[in-house]
Amino acid sequence: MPSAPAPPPVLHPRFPASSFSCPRRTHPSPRTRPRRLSAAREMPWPHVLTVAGSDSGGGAGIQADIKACAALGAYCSSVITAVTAQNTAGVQGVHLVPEEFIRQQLNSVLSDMSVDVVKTGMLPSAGIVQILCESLRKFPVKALVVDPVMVSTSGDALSDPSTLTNYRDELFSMADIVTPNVKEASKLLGGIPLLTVSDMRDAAASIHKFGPRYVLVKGGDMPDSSEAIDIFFDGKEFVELHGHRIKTRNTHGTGCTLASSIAAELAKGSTMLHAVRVAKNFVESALHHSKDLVIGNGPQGPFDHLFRLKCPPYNIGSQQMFNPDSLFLYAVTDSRMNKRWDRSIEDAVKAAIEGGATIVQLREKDAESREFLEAANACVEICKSRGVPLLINDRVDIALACNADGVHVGQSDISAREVRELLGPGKIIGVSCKTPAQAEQAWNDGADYIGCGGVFPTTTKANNPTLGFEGLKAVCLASKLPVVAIGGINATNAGSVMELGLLNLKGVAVVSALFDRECVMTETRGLRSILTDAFACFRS
Ligand SMILES: Nc1ncnc2c1ncn2[C@@H]1O[C@H](COP(=O)(O)OP(=O)(O)OP(=O)(O)O)[C@@H](O)[C@H]1O
Ligand SMILES: Cc1ncc(CO)c(N)n1
Ligand SMILES: [Mg+2]
Repeated sequence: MPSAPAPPPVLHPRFPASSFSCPRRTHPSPRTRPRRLSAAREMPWPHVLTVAGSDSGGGAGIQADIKACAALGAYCSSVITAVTAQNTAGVQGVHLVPEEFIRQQLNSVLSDMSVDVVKTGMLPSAGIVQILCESLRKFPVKALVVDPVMVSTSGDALSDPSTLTNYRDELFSMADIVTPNVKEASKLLGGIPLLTVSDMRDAAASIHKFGPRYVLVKGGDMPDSSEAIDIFFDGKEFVELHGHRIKTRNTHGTGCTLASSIAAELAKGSTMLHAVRVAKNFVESALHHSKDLVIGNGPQGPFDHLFRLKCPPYNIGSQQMFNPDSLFLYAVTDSRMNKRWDRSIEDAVKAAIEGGATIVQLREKDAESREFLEAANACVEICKSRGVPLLINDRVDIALACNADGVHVGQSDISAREVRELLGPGKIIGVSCKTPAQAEQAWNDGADYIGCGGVFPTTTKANNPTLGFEGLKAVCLASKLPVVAIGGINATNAGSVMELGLLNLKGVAVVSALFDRECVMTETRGLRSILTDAFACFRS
């Protein structure tokens, strides 16, 4: 029997019938476009663009990316590179989207929307990698997460071997992090076997030479053990990330989920190591909560990215490490003020925490070292017992001696890069920045946050130029790191700073308005409530 003629394609009425494409319309970036709403009313939404393939089974690829971003509070747009016929048994077919149509999707999203982070998954041909690189040069974003998807855990090939060269030579040098699994790491390095954690370290170091800022070699597919170990490498130091290995068949899409969770955390303002830790923890928790689900009949099932909806409280898997939200109300002590009000550093710190300070910095410009260390030791205990991070201004020696949570440095102190070398990867490092260039340098040096100011005139620092809101905005928009505003901030003006609605502005740092006052606790409490109201107002 002759087959029936194919029905005409159903086109959107606006599109010309001869083509599936509509003429390209570009829009100015929302950052340069006049705002329709007042800044205080515009609700920021961290934005990840995933450039990846569709998994018909719904567990990996684009589908995993969108679910992971949604679960972690980021918006996810998607450029689809390929459509796979895939289920819990493996990959039955791959259909590539035409390269020019991928370029068109990239243009549509990147020319219109303010994308914070691009995450890549399946890039099945060398041409697609090239097109992506061109688009990223045209529309730079804050961070690029490259999951070099080549082989699925089921062992099926997901990209043409010819893409290897483009990955290594073009895309990796633009990437902030690349996240190969052990099979992919082996392929990238010419097929060397990776059998041990030590092999994974060597592979991370070799892949780092291709140009990414960070490398994460994932150990999900390593032979049986009670732990799932990933290796993080920043070019100098390795961090072994240990997680519980969940005994389950439902591990399809762990890699895609991990990379898009990293992207979501970066879009929210996290530092890289923090983002990776949160992402790994998220995957582990999702696997744990989904371990007995049954979807499909094959050997590898999907898991539930939205498990948190079913099991409040919603903070499962939260970690005790640097959380940019802790910058919300940053109390900075001042020795002269303590002397003026006849209070010890310890009493000042206790009162600030009692009033609601979320992080504390000891800034003792003219204290004797021994006396300072004694006070710092006491403050470490006070802060630890109350779950508030304690940083030391400038004095790396004191921070090391009292095992503080980190150090804050200014532009004329030793550089964040040197502080990182001395303190190691697990400590918090903040840098005072007045310009976008300094913010960029802080990111390159491996800092965790920047302090930006003086926003208003201040008496605490002599000869300190005032940036105003415009200066603060310029630095926030350029900064890849979370920002805390500082300089002359008090109960009268703190609300207006938060109401600027800048996405990575996480809080305010205050000296005089807390410590040059009779009752530190009352002042801190008052300021905390003002900040909470202002924050709620711009989020609503
Ligand atoms: N059974 C498990 N229990 C806990 N964590 C796991 C398990 N399997 C994988 N992981 C973690 O999931 C993340 C992704 O690693 P994996 O090596 O599975 O990536 P992948 O092979 O690229 O994933 P896929 O191809 O299935 O999307 C890593 O952090 C890894 O440690
Ligand atoms: C579409 C797609 N992307 C990535 C992976 C890797 O898990 C997969 N299995 N399918
Ligand atoms: Mg895997």
